[in-house]
Amino acid sequence: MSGLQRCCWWVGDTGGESARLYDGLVANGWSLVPLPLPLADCRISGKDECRVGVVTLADLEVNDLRQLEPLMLRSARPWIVVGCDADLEDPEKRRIIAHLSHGMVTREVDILRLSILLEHGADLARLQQRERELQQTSRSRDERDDYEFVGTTPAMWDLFKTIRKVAAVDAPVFISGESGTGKELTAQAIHERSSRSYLPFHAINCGALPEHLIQSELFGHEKGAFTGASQRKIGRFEAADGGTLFLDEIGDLPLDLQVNLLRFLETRSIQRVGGLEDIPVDVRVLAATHVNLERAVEEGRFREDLFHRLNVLHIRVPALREHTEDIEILARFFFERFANEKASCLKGFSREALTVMQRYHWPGNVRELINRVRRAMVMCENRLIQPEDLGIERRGPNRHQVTLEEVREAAEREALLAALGRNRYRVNAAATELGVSRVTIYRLLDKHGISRTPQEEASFG
Ligand SMILES: Nc1ncnc2c1ncn2[C@@H]1O[C@H](COP(=O)(O)OP(=O)(O)OP(=O)(O)O)[C@@H](O)[C@H]1O
Repeated sequence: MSGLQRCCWWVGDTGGESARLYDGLVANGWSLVPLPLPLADCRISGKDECRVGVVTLADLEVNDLRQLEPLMLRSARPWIVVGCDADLEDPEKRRIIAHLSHGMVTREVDILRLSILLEHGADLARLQQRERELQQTSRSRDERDDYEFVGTTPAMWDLFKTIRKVAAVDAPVFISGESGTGKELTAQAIHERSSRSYLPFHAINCGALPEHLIQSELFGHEKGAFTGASQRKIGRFEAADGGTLFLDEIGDLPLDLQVNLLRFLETRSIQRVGGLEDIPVDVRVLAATHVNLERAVEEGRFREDLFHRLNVLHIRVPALREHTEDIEILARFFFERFANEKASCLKGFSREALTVMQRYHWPGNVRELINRVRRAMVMCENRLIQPEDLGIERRGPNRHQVTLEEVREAAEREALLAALGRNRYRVNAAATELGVSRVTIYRLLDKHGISRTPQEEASFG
């Protein structure tokens, strides 16, 4: 085993009753890295050289014991616990031993045996690391396969380009776009391209959880914090330490939790529900919404200061009807993906089916396309999928009707271009003329794919 693999964190005393183990491991060729107590101030991450850790429970104060669980999770490495039978009587310690450790030994353990256990843990960590690297290599072979993103139009290439840019920095990103356009996929792609890629990516839908649960889900809780809190729970922030947290439907976050999120973005630390301790957490926040967050700010439902904190970098994911040339390639991609669910005689899409898909408005965007293709593959009784299999009305080329929404969109674009033209592209003046805020003008520029001035482009915000 190489020197690097014989590097091990040490949590506990290095002298006193622990000296025999500490000195014994050093004598066996282990390079021990003692982590300073109190553990609350200790910063480690999965990037560190140590592949394994040892903790002597008897040397820890209650406060350190509390910090042990997040530390072990954050390290993403196997830990050997030095304890005794009495530790198993304590629910806190029992949980650490049973759920988080690679094994427990007593202080009297034979050094050779402990060394073998550590080697075993280090081997496991090496295999896990290799697995993560292999996954990453295979993902980066083809840029499009990177995040299973499909798209060959300028709109999608712009999106891929922006993803690469924002992945290279560590600021929060705000992702907007209609439902089903690929906002979560975008967030995953940013994470996978970032330096945090081998640490966790956690996604949480702020609108899907009842108000009373979301705080504890995000920030965790202490034992006894409320009725039913029989154990301490680590929240998503702590679980994602070192990695990325994707907050979907951020507009649904209750106002009091918006304060907590703002506090995290300002201090980089959280407090568990029922806890008083500030716990430092290193997480990159990506947030998304399909609703108009500026309007929510105007109506007092979303804090303006939080909006600006989250909106440091902004990505708008285009609606499917804005890149209709991708519809066929997406449809074929999902046809192949669900190929094992189709009848063997089914060969693909009829020309008519492709035409109606091209003309359809796709209110549910790519998610709707996936569902319609999948349904059609089951329903189709011919060799080729027909419009009725997709559940889309068949229309002749001359009977394509323009929806009210399309008329509105076209009028909005025209008014925007006209106001910008009249005001020589000065955003403030155009905003005053149209009676909207500057932020709204920027949003509309994004929405309609209208270029900004070169300086504004560079700040991508
Ligand atoms: N360009 C794309 N290529 C391949 N798959 C895509 C693409 N865009 C979206 N998808 C797929 O469409 C589905 C919906 O995407 P996703 O969940 O990211 O959308 P969303 O915008 O986050 O939706 P919501 O607003 O409802 O949360 C997912 O299965 C995703 O993998």
